[in-house]
Amino acid sequence: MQTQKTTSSEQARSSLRERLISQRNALNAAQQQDAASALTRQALALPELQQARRIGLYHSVGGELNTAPLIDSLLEQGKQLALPVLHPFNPGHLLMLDYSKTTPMRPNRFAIPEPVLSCQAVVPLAQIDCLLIPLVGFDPHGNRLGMGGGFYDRTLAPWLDGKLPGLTVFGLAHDCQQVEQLPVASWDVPINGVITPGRIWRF
Ligand SMILES: Nc1nc2c(c(=O)[nH]1)N(C=O)[C@@H](CNc1ccc(C(=O)N[C@@H](CCC(=O)O)C(=O)O)cc1)CN2
Ligand SMILES: Nc1ncnc2c1ncn2[C@@H]1O[C@H](COP(=O)(O)OP(=O)(O)OP(=O)(O)O)[C@@H](O)[C@H]1O
Repeated sequence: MQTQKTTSSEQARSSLRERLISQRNALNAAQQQDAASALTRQALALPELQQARRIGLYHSVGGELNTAPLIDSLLEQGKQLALPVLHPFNPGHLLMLDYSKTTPMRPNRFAIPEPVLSCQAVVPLAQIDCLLIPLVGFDPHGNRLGMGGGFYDRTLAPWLDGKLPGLTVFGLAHDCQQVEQLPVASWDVPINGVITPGRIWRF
């Protein structure tokens, strides 16, 4: 019974993931550019980001909302940034690394550019004030659907356990990535909000 329930929920998540990825891949270059500008405006107006000293972000790929203009603006404001790398020893987890315009980058196994690993550059999550994360889908209850690797769920498990009280987590997404209700899994980490080009959602 349990297995059947899990399987149907996994199938629902996987077909929803496919639909939402095609939807964002269908946005044309002009729509993507407008979305990135609007998202940057929304994000820069967010008090949590204005007050943050250190911000965790990610390098976007494919149809994801382009984070490059936001990264540039935050660096210009003098914010300290950190980007994720796939954890070298802890499979399925992410490590955050200090990032500046001169940080050497290389593609990981998903072809996503990440900072070249260096121990001195590791930034513990406890030192990050606001973490902005990618998502494929979200609902108005704060549930998030990712690419299916469970990377952010695993990395943020200590946050869910209350071990990182100073951290605020927002997703970044196109407006078309919002759905009424996501099928929720036990390990899913609900986030504080989502920034889209059109609005800021708080949960
Ligand atoms: N920009 C970005 N960085 C990120 C994530 C993300 O979603 N976006 N991740 C979030 O956790 C992690 C990487 N997670 C990933 C998990 C699975 C696949 C994957 O299966 N890719 C398929 C293509 C999927 C498709 O486009 O249909 C592949 O490589 O074949 C990619 C990334 C860490 N960094
Ligand atoms: N805290 C955790 N501990 C162990 N396994 C986990 C944890 N969180 C997620 N997983 C595993 O990761 C797999 C993928 O999870 P899920 O489909 O929720 O990923 P996602 O949220 O879409 O991806 P991501 O967080 O990488 O964007 C699941 O099979 C699940 O068992």
